[in-house]
Amino acid sequence: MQDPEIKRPITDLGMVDSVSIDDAGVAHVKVLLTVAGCPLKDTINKDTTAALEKVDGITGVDLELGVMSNEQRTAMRESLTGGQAQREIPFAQPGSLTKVFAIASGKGGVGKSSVTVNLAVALANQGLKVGIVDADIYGHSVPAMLGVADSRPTQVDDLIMPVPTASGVSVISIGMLKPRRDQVVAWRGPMLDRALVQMLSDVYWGDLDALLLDLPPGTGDVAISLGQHLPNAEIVVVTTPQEAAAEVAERAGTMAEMMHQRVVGVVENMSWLVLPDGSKMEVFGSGGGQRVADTLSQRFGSKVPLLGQVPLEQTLREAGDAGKPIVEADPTAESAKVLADVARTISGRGRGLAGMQLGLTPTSKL
Ligand SMILES: Nc1ncnc2c1ncn2[C@@H]1O[C@H](COP(=O)(O)OP(=O)(O)OP(=O)(O)O)[C@@H](O)[C@H]1O
Repeated sequence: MQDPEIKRPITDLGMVDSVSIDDAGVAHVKVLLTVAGCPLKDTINKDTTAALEKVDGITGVDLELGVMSNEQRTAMRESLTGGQAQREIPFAQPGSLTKVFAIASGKGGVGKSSVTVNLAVALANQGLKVGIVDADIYGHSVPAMLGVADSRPTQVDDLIMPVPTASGVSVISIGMLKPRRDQVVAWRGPMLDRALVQMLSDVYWGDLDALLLDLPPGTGDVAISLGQHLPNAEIVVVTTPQEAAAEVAERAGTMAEMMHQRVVGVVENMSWLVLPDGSKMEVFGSGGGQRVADTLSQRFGSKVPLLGQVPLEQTLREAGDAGKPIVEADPTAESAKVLADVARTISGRGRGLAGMQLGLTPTSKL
């Protein structure tokens, strides 16, 4: 049985304080929570009881929940971080196996957060361990789209646990780092940089296969920080058919150059609306995504593919509002199929590799 936040067996974490089985076959177990008022107390209770009930010969479960002492908590924290004061960003280490994707857009409201959560859940559905860092200082809509709008992360000493979601991905949002939720914070350069580093290095992510970052629209301080801290990130650009291609490509390209990162491809969102008679209405015009991809390809001298075109669908919006992304709520929806395909392409598990960039592409290092 794993801890829902740390995703390691509770026995490894020193959370099982005592176990005894009496003559009647009843298991008496004391489990220590990392912090009092642990938000996942009920899950731990339920999962532990269920795990014990499956054991042959166990006739009943008597579970007591306690709380770790300061010493026990520190010991657990040290075992998780290998005893180091955790200041390094694990994803920036040379041997890191985590693929990092930064989801960027030229302006707000184009569906960047929707694309981020759906790609993350689609990657998790492929069996990958996935985390999301919501660094969108203007929106932070990611937690709501994953049904954890009201969650605050559990903290074990100075180690922050990412918030687990029903969709299987873990999330940390810049909004969760504010002392009070209703507080308005004007995030500026150094503070923003500190928040980003905190979300990357003070959060116990464990071994992730993929980390997605929802960036604020446009270029700016977060992009600069990201370039310094995560030089191996790959950029996915989200645009609509309507946006001025040159402008989006200019911004995304400049950002990629600033960050020494490559653009893995373009996702066009809100491409069309399917009318009841089956015809497509191109509400926001057409061709924007392809134009951005072409402009970026020219700029970098290597192919930046259009990864997919996501139609406008009422169910996508409703699923986001309900906290269950469309790839999970209705995998048969056209938008869900396109987003699942994009996820396969960027993870390298695509059906075909046509249009995918493999290996290195030139960036500003040229
Ligand atoms: N393909 C789509 N079909 C229907 N609704 C969509 C689609 N894409 C996004 N939306 C809706 O549009 C709104 C804006 O989307 P979203 O929050 O993902 O954009 P964003 O670019 O992250 O915006 P911001 O950066 O301003 O938060 C949301 O209500 C979302 O549900």
